[in-house]
Amino acid sequence: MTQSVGTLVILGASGDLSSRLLLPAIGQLLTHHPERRFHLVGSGAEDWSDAKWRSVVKASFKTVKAGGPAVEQLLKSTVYLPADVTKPDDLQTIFDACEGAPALYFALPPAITAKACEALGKLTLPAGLTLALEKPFGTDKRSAIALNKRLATLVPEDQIHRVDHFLGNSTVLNLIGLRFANSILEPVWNGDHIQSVDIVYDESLGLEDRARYYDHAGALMDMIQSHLLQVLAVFAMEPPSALDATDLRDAKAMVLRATRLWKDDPLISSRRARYTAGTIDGQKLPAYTNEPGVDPTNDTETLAEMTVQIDTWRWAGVPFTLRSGKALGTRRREILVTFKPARHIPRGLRGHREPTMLRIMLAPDAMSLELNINGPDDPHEIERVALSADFGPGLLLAYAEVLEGILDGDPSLSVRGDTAVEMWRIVAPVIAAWKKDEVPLQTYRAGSDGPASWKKIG
Ligand SMILES: NC(=O)C1=CN([C@@H]2O[C@H](COP(=O)(O)OP(=O)(O)OC[C@H]3O[C@@H](n4cnc5c(N)ncnc54)[C@H](OP(=O)(O)O)[C@@H]3O)[C@@H](O)[C@H]2O)C=CC1
Ligand SMILES: O=C1O[C@H](COP(=O)(O)O)[C@@H](O)[C@H](O)[C@H]1O
Repeated sequence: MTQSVGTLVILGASGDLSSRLLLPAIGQLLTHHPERRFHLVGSGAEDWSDAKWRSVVKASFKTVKAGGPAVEQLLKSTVYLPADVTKPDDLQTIFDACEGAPALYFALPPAITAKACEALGKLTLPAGLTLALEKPFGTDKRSAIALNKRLATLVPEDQIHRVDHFLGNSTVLNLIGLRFANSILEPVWNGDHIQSVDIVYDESLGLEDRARYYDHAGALMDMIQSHLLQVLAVFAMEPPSALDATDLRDAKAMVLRATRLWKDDPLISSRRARYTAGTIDGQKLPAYTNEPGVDPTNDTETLAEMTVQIDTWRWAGVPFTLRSGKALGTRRREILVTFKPARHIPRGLRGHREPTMLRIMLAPDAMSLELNINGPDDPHEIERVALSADFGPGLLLAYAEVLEGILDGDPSLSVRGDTAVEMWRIVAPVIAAWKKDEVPLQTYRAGSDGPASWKKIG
């Protein structure tokens, strides 16, 4: 550990991300690494006192049973500064309160983050400043390019962390280990052997009071444009030589540059839907359009699906389908690899003929390889078995892993500027077609598995 940050500042400290994910991650990190010391400053539009802020931090720490000397010290010293982060003077007040090199964590809606970066351009910035920006990075390709340009005038690229907490999940390392620490997988990890890949992140959670952000994002921008494309990049990348920021991010960038919409046709390669009222785990959920803060005329989708192709020797012809949605009956988070069917099954064998399937489950990570084998009774009858393994929960929460990278100045797990732009390029034709209503916005009952007419994945 070579911590380069002296003060971590959360901008948007009164928001959901801060209390539900960032603060627990800080608590967990300090509990596991009591030798770490840094100051924490919370800042938000709300006019909170230090006491109120400390009670929020304490409550968040409690959710992960955080404790120990580093936690106690941080709880005693942390302060809250009310600020409008779009105003340079307010940002200067925040810098004045920092000790050592500061890291600004933008837990803000993307439009406010962009304005705050403009405001930073009007200040003389402190030495060693780190900037950590939440997804979505910008709101489209053009704004992502503009934001990259602005950031480049503020600090060097390796002091910019474009956060994607799916890269903080041990998932990335688990995927890399599975692929490259076994000699049997890599030879079949290509279009000669793989028929299709599906990356599915179906959640049972509904809107959870996040209309302010989500009603302008929807499932495509919230999950597919960022998290699932990053998972795709790690799944499909060429073998990196080392796990450092350059090799890892170069390999991911190459995949994303080669990725485009399947047959360049949003009408056949994308689908969208929105939930109506229903019941999940015995709890009634209102229709999305009746959730507080939702504007039904925004036509926000809560379930999105997009199929892409990767134009490389390894992956040409293999459809990759990315799907994510909210308020679904079955919580399903997995990469499903469907292998090509066996070329010839000897006559005389009966029963299962489904292709071999590898399921890589995400957070908590696990895997299951579904194979056809001869049944225990009649050896002519082929049966289906699954060989399963757990990767374990991982030592740290995804956000704690993300924060470690930020505090130690290691951008390996953060999204590089060029790939942030590529991800917008990939989804742009879908967004354009949806805006023009060329792809119908369908409905599904909350608690169901999506519109009945959609073909089931796997
Ligand atoms: N929540 C989540 O589960 C996740 C969120 N994210 C990302 O995190 C970001 C924030 O999301 P979330 O926390 O849910 O959103 P919230 O709406 O809950 O919080 C946004 C925060 O920004 C503050 N804010 C808004 N405008 C200003 C301003 N001009 N000056 C200072 N503070 C301001 C708000 O203060 P106030 O309340 O006073 O207006 C609030 O604290 C988004 O980019 C989202 O994509 C990423 C992963 C998960
Ligand atoms: O970034 C986001 O991710 C969560 C899903 O991630 P998880 O780690 O909490 O499972 C999603 O619910 C949220 O809408 C999105 O903004």
